[in-house]
Amino acid sequence: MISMLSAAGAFLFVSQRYMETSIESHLASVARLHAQRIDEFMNFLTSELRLISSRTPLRKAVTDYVDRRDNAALDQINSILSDAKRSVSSFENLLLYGIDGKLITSISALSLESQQLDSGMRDKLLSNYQVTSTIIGAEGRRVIQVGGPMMDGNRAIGILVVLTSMEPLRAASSGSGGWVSEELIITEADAKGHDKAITPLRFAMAEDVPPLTLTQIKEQDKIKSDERNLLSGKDYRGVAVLASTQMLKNPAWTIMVKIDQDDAFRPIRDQRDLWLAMMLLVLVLVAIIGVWLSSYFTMPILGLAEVAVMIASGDFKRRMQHFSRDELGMLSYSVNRMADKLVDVSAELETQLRLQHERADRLNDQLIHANNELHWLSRTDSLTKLFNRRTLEETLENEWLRAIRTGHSLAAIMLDLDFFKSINDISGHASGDECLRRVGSVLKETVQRSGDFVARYGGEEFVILVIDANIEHACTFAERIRTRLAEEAIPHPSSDLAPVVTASMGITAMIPSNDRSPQELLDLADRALYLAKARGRNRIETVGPDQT
Ligand SMILES: Nc1nc2c(ncn2[C@@H]2O[C@H](COP(=O)(O)OP(=O)(O)OP(=O)(O)O)[C@@H](O)[C@H]2O)c(=O)[nH]1
Repeated sequence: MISMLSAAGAFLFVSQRYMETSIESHLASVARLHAQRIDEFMNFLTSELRLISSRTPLRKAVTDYVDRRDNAALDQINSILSDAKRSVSSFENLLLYGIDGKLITSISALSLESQQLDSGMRDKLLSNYQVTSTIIGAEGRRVIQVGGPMMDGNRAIGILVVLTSMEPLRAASSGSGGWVSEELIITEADAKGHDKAITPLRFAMAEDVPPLTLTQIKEQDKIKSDERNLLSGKDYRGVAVLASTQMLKNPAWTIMVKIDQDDAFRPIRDQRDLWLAMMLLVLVLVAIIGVWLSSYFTMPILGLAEVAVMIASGDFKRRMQHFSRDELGMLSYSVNRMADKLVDVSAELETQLRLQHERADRLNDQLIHANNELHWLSRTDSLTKLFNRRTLEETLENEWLRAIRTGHSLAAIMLDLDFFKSINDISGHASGDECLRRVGSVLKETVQRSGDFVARYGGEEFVILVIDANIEHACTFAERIRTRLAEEAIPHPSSDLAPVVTASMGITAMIPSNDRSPQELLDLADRALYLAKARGRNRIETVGPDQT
């Protein structure tokens, strides 16, 4: 857009410069044409005068009159000159002067000033044909004066002068270049060398307006072009004008054609105004098209992009609001459909995801449960549901360390059923299992009440850890177990001791220290159990740490 305006502006500038130059050249041509016409007119007058003065009868009559003052010759002169005046319509008067500058004869009535040529003019006219302007009559009318010598051989016999009206020049001064303000001004140097207008000024408002002189114009304005003799400045009205001048040699006149600058450059101004109006129109059209494009294309595309970005970022609620009946409208509709579909798919995925999560949670719970189960199974004995030997060893290790820290005593009861093998042998293995389960229940119940720990150590062998207890406390605890076992009265058909299941128990206790090991506690309990078995079973034996 900017480059288009720049190109148009450059074109306007070049075009305006071209028009300006054309106008100036046209003005110079008009000035040249005027100068040519005036020059031709002057040549015509001069050649007519030459023709008249070269006539033999006139020359003979003038010679006769000059030499003898012959009145008949004077009559003949008047007759010839009258004929000559009639032959050229623009001739106003024909005058014959003697070589001394005194008037010999005149065809028309004269004012007093024309009776005698001044010596300067006389000398000029004797030497060659001269064209000047002069003022005649009481009313001070300006006329063209063409004069030259009459020769008889090499002898000058007189000066023949013709006066012609300025009318042909006035006619020529009307506009011929086509400008309303066009004015032709002819100037001639006066006696002081100043250029004075010799044609009436076309726009002078009053007769006493001083005629504009070319010298004045040259002084106040700068010359624009030497070739076309162009001047610009203000004329006698104070109006800015553009002028072109041409110099004539004979007469020594300056032909100046001037036009008002306002008039001269009107086409340029009109073109510039038209260009500005067109540019304004183009700008308005571009703005309208821009707004139209923006509202019909850019805005919907930006809206589409925004909705697409929102959808891409996971916000499926945004929709296109405006639809046009074109490809963009179809695209907007499709984007909305796509968003609707995405909402459905998203909801479906969310449901499936939620179900998967729930399933995973359930599986996780089952896994945790199974792990707990496994952990429990790994720590317990499947038959009696008591802790197994590995758990006993871990618990003993922890309690041992804790007792080291607290300095409390730790006791262990090792319990073995008496003649258990015979239950298996006589009643069957299942009865043996049932016996073991019931013994386990008794032990668990007893230990749970005290907060101590019980585990199945081997086949029919059990270990009870009595926390913070010495041997006496452990014995009391063992007695309680023996009592509960007796109350349970688990049948034993083949025991040498009783009809019910009995147990032998070995007890030990010690204050744990870093120079002893937990295994020593179990070994001492085992030794006490061995003693109980050896001393008759169904009894409690103790072995202290100092009995090793
Ligand atoms: N039914 C059953 N029997 C078991 C289990 N574990 C070990 N036994 C049996 O327990 C019996 C242990 O017998 P022994 O070590 O000879 O001892 P006992 O018969 O109790 O004799 P004393 O201990 O000397 O009084 C063996 O016959 C084993 O087979 C079990 O889990 N179930």
